[in-house]
Amino acid sequence: MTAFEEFGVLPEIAKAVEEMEWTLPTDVQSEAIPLILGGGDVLMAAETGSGKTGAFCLPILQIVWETLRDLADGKGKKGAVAAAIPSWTMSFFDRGNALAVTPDGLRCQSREFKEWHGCRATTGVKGNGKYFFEATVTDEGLCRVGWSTSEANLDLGTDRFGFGFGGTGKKSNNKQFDSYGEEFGMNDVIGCCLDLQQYEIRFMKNGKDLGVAFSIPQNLRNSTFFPAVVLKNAEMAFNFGASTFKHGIPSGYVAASRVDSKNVVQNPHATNSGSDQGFVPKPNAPQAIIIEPSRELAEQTFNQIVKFKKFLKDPIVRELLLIGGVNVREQLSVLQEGVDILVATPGRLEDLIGGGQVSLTHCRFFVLDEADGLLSAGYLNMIETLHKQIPKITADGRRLQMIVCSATLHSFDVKKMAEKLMHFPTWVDLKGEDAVPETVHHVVSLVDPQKDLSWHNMKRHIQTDGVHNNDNVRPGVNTAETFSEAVKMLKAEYLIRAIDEHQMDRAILFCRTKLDCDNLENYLKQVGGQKYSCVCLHGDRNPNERKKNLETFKQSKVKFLICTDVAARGLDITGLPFVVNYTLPDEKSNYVHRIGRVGRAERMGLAISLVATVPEKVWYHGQWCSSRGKNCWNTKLTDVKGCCMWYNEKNYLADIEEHLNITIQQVDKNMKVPLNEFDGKVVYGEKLKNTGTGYKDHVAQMTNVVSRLSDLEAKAQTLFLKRFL
Ligand SMILES: Nc1ncnc2c1ncn2[C@@H]1O[C@H](COP(=O)(O)OP(=O)(O)OP(=O)(O)O)[C@@H](O)[C@H]1O
Repeated sequence: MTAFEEFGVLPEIAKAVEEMEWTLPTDVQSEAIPLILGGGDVLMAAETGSGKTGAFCLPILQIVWETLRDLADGKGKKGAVAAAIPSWTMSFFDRGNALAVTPDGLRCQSREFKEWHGCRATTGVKGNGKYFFEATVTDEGLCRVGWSTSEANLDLGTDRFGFGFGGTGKKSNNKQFDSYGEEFGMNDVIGCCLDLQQYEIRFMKNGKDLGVAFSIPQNLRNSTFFPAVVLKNAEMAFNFGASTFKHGIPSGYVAASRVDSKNVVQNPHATNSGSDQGFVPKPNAPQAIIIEPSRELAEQTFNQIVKFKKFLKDPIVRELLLIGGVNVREQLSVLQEGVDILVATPGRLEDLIGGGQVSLTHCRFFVLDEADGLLSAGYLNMIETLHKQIPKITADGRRLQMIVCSATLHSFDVKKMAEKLMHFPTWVDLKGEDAVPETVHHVVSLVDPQKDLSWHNMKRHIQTDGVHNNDNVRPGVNTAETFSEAVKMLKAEYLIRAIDEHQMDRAILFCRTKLDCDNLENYLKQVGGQKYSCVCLHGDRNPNERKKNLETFKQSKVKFLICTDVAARGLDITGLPFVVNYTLPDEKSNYVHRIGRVGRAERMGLAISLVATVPEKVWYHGQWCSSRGKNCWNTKLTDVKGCCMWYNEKNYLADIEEHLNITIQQVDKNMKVPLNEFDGKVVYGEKLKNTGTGYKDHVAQMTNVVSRLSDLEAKAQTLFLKRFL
């Protein structure tokens, strides 16, 4: 039995990861996989490169496959759910989106404390009988319970079709809230009496009759009435007659669930897929939706799922990559055939849900990868909107599971979102605040144009971004603008020096803007040919070029990938040895994400950041820039509606060091990394040798120590025994 099977992973999936040479689960996988298999919501924060993708993909794939298998075997919980769910329950579907119904359909809970969320029963009554059910307050909070027709809205009592009695002691109909009975709360039992002979509604509190609350108007006397409830951060349990009533049933009344079938009507709102009883698949209704911040990351996660499912047959799990820049018609045709797991970027997903091509009715896994990145990109509203539309209890009675992960979770926004959307989530927090994995050496090289005057007489230099085209910048004119232009010129030379010093054959080079990427690409090709072969990855390149360039780099057909932060998050390039921050990111957590592209899966990596000691004037095309930067030469500053700002890397470096609570080692302009305890053993891009990181190295390293110990043990025992001879 493999290590993965030991904590519940299917043998078929364990076999697939074994083929990927995943012998042992990483720490975050060991923690998160059992939790997700167990049905919980999970927030996971672990170092970059620690295996979070597998931590959520493996259990999701397993549960989706098991659901499909049970369905295929006819066990699809349809029978089981039908048996477990009596005919009279509260509906999984005719309810507010923040109200949960337990799998047995007999308890409703809403944790929303600002809004009311209601629910109606799957079945209602009509005719000329007297009908009764009980509702018990099982958790503090505000509630109203009673009867409503199918025309009523779910906020019981706020229209003329609903008749409620609330914990405040008031009765409610047609937005009228009038004094009626006594207040009620925790553990109180409310009897709801519908008399269609006298056309009256009355309530009981703990067996005490509170008198007639409503006379049913003429135009509703032939309607069907459904048990209904509306809650605000409260919970109620229902008994329609399947068990003994706590305070008996008033004489002449019949328990709702025992009403003659000719007077029983199914709730028309109570089904979503034609049946409230059980999980009936719909082709365009995936069971799992995984949202990734970038196309590359979505593709990477998608490809992992394809590998993980290799040995899963009968049934086959169907996955779809839903990203922009790809022909949507192909995606739509796959959707129509049927999709079980959707890996998507936000834009395209929102389009297809809005257009009805993707249905959320069967979603049981809602996954946000690189969650802080999604929120900082402004997708909170979209996430909340989608979450609201997803049933919180699936048709086969399981609760929606929300999985949130990232290398940095300790942002206020992520915590606030988790409290609002997740159901008692378990935090798998394996690293606390941001930290840089030990497998990453990261250093800083200061670029100081006031000390390094080599820019005065450069025979060749990089094409700069043009910010100072109208400034008088030249050696001898010691202005901020001149030093800023000098920084732009020097950085390219420092980069070349770093590449040569460390004989970099594979590195990601992070630039701040797309223009910087383009200029650097041109410069490296101009000065180095194949020696500095490179491709670009940023938003202005078309999707096919982005995909081709990433593959070209992954296949080591070029040495350098020049990109913006779009690729910082989550890209996994096996064995990447080097990263260079041509410019520091202004968002400190992006520093962790960027350098986390190296040092993954226990391989060593080196990250070098070029940090200007003087402010550099750079482009910043805010929302006021009509061309969004295209052919914009407005070099005024942003505070006067210009498109430039002064970028102070020294400040950003200080922020990063404070955030990580470390002082980052500095190297001189020759880029030599000072010797340290690892030296001599580190080949960047490979696992650390002879230091016990690999399991087998550990045994080899311990052998001579153990043999010396056993010799000592033998000597000690011999000496001890000689005392008695
Ligand atoms: N159990 C494992 N054993 C060996 N290698 C693994 C294991 N789990 C994941 N990996 C490898 O580790 C690398 C990083 O995995 P992954 O991309 O899931 O990390 P991550 O935590 O998602 O990183 P990031 O925070 O950058 O998104 C991948 O190459 C993956 O194949």
